[in-house]
Amino acid sequence: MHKEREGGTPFSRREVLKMAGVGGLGLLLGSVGAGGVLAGTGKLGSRSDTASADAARSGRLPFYGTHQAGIVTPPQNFLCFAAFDLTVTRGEEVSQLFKAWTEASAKLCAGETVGTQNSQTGLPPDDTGEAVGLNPSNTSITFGISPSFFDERFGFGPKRPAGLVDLPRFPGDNLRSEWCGGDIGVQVCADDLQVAFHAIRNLTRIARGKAVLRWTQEGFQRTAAAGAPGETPRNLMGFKDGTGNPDVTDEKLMSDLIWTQASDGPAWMANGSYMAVRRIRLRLEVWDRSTLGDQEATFGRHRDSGAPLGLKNEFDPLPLDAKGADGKAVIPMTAHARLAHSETERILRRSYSYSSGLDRQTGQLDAGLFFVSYQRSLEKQFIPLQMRLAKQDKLNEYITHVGSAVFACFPGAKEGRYIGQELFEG
Ligand SMILES: C=CC1=C(C)c2cc3[nH]c(cc4nc(cc5[nH]c(cc1n2)c(C)c5CCC(=O)O)C(CCC(=O)O)=C4C)c(C)c3C=C
Ligand SMILES: [Fe+2]
Repeated sequence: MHKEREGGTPFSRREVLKMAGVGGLGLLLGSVGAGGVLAGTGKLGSRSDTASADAARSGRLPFYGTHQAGIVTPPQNFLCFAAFDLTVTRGEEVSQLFKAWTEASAKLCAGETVGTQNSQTGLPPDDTGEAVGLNPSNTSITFGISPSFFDERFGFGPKRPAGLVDLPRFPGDNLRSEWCGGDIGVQVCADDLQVAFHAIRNLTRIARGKAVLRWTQEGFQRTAAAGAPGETPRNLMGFKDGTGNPDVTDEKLMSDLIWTQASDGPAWMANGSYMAVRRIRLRLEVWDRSTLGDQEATFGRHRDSGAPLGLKNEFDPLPLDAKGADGKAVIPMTAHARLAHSETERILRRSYSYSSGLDRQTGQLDAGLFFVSYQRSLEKQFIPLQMRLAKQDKLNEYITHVGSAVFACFPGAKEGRYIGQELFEG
């Protein structure tokens, strides 16, 4: 069997299937195993085509770059988030973990299987196999480390960024320890849930003996298959969510609002970003009994169009000074959009809906918003913004914050280097 094209380009998964004379994934796995077909190609484990046209079609995002993917990347359909606790005692073991994770993540984002040991029948395969035959699905993997990462265990304390602060307690917080904290946060997003799950599962396996899962959360938004491509997705309250986000194609704006700058310090965080995550439970049963008028007053926007109250178009600026015939503000003073709107505290939201079955105690849905935001500064952006919302927002009648974590997300890694190298070796 030919192993590679001249020039070293590996054969595509489709070509390999043709050469193997099998037509389906079941056959491929059942008769020879993916590793068996690909063994000896020198590119063992290519899950899908590598030619650039195919890469574009199959949705492959580069893992390496100045910034980590998954921040200004257009949101994919699914999220698998995992918070890990480290179980090692030496800093060197932590850097080894990030080396291994970087190597695996580059493969996962390229749609390849992880590891090298996938074809020996006498050994457990390195890759768990459920993404064999699936394309990269625009997978992005974003790594961050939390304040606890810098405690006394590894000696990283002096390298802790001043900007990586613990969040204060916000009024109304009802945080549960099972959805809070963790030394390391890993955000995997992809246009396929099985592909995203596969990435988290394999990163977890690679971490064995070094880190354990503390909590996980899956999230979703409508898929391209459901239609409305390009439109702002709706949250589970039925409202378009994301309209007021800053323009991620505006590099100057992103440098001002999202990317940590060298001048912010420390040097290893330049081109990174701070991530805030909040698991926010929605009281959907109560919401569903409220009138459309009340719902729209809660957000300060129309439900169907997403336009500010009194206006027609989704992207019309919020008329914060407009008064109705009764002399009252058209956008109520307690409306979420009014209170969240700010020139100086702008953040980039990248949230997903979640549904985690039934709350057995209440018989109500455990569903809500897994809120994720990126910002250059937690202290200047997320914290004052959330403090204002927690105190005044009409939306608080319908939501409870039950989980919380913050992470300093590393800058991206150049090919040949690994995520966090500037911190570990700097
Ligand atoms: C601390 C920040 C924020 C939290 C927490 C938050 C929770 C939350 N938001 C919605 C739904 C909507 N939010 C909308 C706008 C909006 N929200 C925030 C911040 C937080 N939201 C900001 C910065 C903005 C943009 C304000 C602006 O400048 O216009 C909207 C309106 C549409 C939009 O702009 O996206 C909706 C809808 C829920 C359901 C929720 C918690 C469960
Ligand atoms: Fe919001």
